Amino acid sequence: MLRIAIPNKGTLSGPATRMLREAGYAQRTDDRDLVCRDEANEVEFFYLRPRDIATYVGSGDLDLGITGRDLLVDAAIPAEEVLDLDFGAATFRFAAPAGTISKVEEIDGRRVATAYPGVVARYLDEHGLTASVVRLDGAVENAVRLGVADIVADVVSTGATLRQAGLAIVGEPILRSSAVLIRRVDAPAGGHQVDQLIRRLQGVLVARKYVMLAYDVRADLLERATALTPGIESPTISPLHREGWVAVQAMVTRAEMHRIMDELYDLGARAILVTDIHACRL
Ligand SMILES: Nc1ncnc2c1ncn2[C@@H]1O[C@H](COP(=O)(O)OP(=O)(O)OP(=O)(O)O)[C@@H](O)[C@H]1O
Ligand SMILES: O=P(O)(O)OC[C@H]1O[C@H](OP(=O)(O)OP(=O)(O)O)[C@H](O)[C@@H]1O
Ligand SMILES: [Mg+2]
Repeated sequence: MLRIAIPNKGTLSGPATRMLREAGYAQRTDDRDLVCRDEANEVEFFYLRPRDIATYVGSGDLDLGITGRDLLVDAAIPAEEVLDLDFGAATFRFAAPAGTISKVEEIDGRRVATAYPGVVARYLDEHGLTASVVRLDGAVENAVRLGVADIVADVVSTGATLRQAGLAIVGEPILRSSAVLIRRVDAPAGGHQVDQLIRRLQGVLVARKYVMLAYDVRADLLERATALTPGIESPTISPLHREGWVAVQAMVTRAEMHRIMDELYDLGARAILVTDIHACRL
């Protein structure tokens, strides 16, 4: 059985479970369950704190895990990203009371409060800065007003928490994070179940990102139409009963579909239809 760590709570928990369900795996039905065996796929899921997931995978006790890139970096263990899962996006940033620290270089010699000391230490090291890192568990935005630190380094999503605490962002993001599938660096080739998991998750990513576009167009406009819809490999062209017309099918990104539909219509294409992709293996 393949053993995989999944976040049991927090921001990444729901989306991770949904993605695995979409990929055809059994998931727990009760939030308090800590283990779920998927006999059919020969996989066992362990529900753990996202911060601990890197530890279990890094030690080799679990084969794979889903956690945040920032938590993986913070753990500084021998595990690596296998796949970016495209959810749980956040930046990791420095922030200080407006009008105090405005440039990253000014951090030198100051006190930085964070729940991610490993991420901060790596950044300071890479930028030749020295600062004393105050490790907190959460609610780090309070640290400056309580006098524990001069600057904080924390996860920023909407920025609302920072604003409410009267803090302003300092410098560029230290890290751009999202949920990732991780694996031990020197893990032996995982065999069939690992390959299958990766392929299925890639299938979910593609199904979420792309739609299937179909339309009819005059054959003499086909080159111009397919330039708008090149597809991933190549568009499918089928003959139509109507003389001089063809039907085209191609995948396009969800983000671009309306622009492409408008341009196809202007070109003379008709019966332009979009359908969702529920699953795929490319
Ligand atoms: N708005 C957000 N707040 C916190 N973490 C977020 C957010 N968006 C994405 N993440 C990511 O989620 C991971 C942190 O998850 P974790 O479960 O430890 O904290 P949480 O979601 O804040 O839960 P809690 O603090 O309630 O325990 C990190 O990888 C972080 O980058
Ligand atoms: O930019 P925002 O959308 O405001 O989100 C970011 C905030 O959310 C998280 O805090 P959380 O509520 O999880 O509390 P915690 O600090 O105790 O973990 C994170 O640590 C930031 O403080
Ligand atoms: Mg939190």
